[in-house]
Amino acid sequence: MLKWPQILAVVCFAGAALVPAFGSPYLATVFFFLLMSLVLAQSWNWVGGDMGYINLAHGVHFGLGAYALSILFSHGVPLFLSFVAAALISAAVASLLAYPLFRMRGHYFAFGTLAIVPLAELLAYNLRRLTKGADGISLPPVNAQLTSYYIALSLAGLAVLLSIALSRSSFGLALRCIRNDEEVSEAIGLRTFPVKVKTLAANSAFAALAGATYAFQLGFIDPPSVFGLSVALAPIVMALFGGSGLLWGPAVGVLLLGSAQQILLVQVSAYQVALYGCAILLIGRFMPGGVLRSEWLRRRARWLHALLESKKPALATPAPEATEHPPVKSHHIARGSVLLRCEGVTMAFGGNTVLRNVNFTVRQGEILGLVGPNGSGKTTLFNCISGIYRPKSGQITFDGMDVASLRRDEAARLGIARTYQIPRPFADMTVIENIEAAVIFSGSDAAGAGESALRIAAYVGLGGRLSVRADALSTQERKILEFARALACRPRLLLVDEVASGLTPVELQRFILMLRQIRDELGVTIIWIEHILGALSQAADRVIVLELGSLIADGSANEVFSNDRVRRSYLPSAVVALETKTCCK
Ligand SMILES: Nc1ncnc2c1ncn2[C@@H]1O[C@H](COP(=O)(O)OP(=O)(O)OP(=O)(O)O)[C@@H](O)[C@H]1O
Repeated sequence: MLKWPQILAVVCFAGAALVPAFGSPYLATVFFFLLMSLVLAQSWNWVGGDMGYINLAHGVHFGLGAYALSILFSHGVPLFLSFVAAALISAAVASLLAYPLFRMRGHYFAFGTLAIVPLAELLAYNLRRLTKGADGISLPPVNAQLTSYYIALSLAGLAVLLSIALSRSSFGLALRCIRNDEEVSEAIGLRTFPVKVKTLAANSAFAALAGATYAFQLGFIDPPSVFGLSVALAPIVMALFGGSGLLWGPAVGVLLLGSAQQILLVQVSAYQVALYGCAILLIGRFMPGGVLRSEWLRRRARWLHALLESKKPALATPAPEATEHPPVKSHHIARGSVLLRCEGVTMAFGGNTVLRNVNFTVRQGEILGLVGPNGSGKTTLFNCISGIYRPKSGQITFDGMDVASLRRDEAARLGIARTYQIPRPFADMTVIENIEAAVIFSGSDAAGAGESALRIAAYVGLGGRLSVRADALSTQERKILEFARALACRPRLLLVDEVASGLTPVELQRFILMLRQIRDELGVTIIWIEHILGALSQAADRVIVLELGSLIADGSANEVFSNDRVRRSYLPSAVVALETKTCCK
């Protein structure tokens, strides 16, 4: 069923469609400007808002589209083909630029894209044979007002519809995972690079179509009119002003800022640039997430909450009953054969050698405890096994395959799943979305992802917290959510990094039971880093100990914890006594 923002959008578009027939030419010009801004802001939001990559080169594709159409159309290419070519050229350029650009993250990406803006303008001035330099290009005289208006209207409608579709699709979910944590997205099996390239190409194609429409309507373009800094920044400021990453944020920004800009443009055109500056300052100071996320406004206007939708509507399905058995399909596993082999693994950060010639094997269906003093290299070893770090030397083979030859997402899809010592759930996504993302991107059950995610949430005890955002969970709940997410990847090797600290004794027993069930019923091999040795002893078949990056013990819990070297380096006798008591209760 349509919600009021969607109904309002339909009414606005219907009203806009009537403007050329019933409104004044001035009103039609204002609406044309607003529609173009909406196309630019809405498409920018896919990369800048949904995916979290601040792309300052959006205006470059506007200019590229304007030039492509102008050159082609003035050389006699039919209008429709000129538009299609403009979009395709821009998407191709964006895909090529994606290779160097997506090697950068955060501010570096933003500055990398900003560098392209003056470069594009410079090229437009200097490729005179193609662009006619500073003289600009005049298009063949045609009456373009009405046609360009309806092209702009259609593009704006399409951009909004695509945004709605994106917010409900698994592709949109992928964008939000990338925005939250790209490394974790890959660790749950998402191949991020193609997603980023496709999104950048789509957003650039829309910017190019907007530029082409603008050129067609104006009939003349020159470098400053399509590559100027204000052209590049205006739609970005509008999206940020309304609320980037929100479905309706760009539209609200365009309405508020675009209208203000039109009024100021009539009064004094120089105020226009000042308006963007003030808007950026205001957003930064009072509403870092944009108007729609402003606490002050949300408290006073509850009806605004519907505009905050950035994802699937809240879950309507009730949580299923907690199940006794792990609700994940088991693998056909030959128990006892070697699943993981670490041979001479050495890892160094600069001059700091963190792992030194580590050798051990893990058999299918084994629960291996990994212990050692703080800083002994346990998490680093997990990072090497899950493909996050490449060891300096040595080899890690998983089921006979060299882990170093796999991308992170490939390692995840092969069955290596993990949790993080400091939990890294996708913070602005709900519990169920976090688990569902893992089910979908690991390919464990893409068809019934929602159902699987619900059952896994119930199994780990998060059935009552399905619609809660991960950043509103307690630390323990986040750890359990990470565990659920790892389980949702249908792992063959599960790397568990200190999940138990902070659990109550009852929760701890339940957790140990879950680990055993996952091993016994699904045949999953588990490596568990844990400082609560009593708990570890109950679950682990075997324990290995790291000290300053070297493996110093390997054997049953009893053998290892009574080993003199282990006791001296890791286990002060008081702790041993305490832990042994807990373990044997
Ligand atoms: N990315 C990195 N860059 C530089 N040094 C690092 C990096 N990651 C880990 N280290 C260093 O490697 C060493 C081992 O860290 P690691 O986190 O693997 O230890 P750990 O045994 O897991 O410790 P803890 O029990 O406290 O979690 C530490 O000295 C740490 O500072």
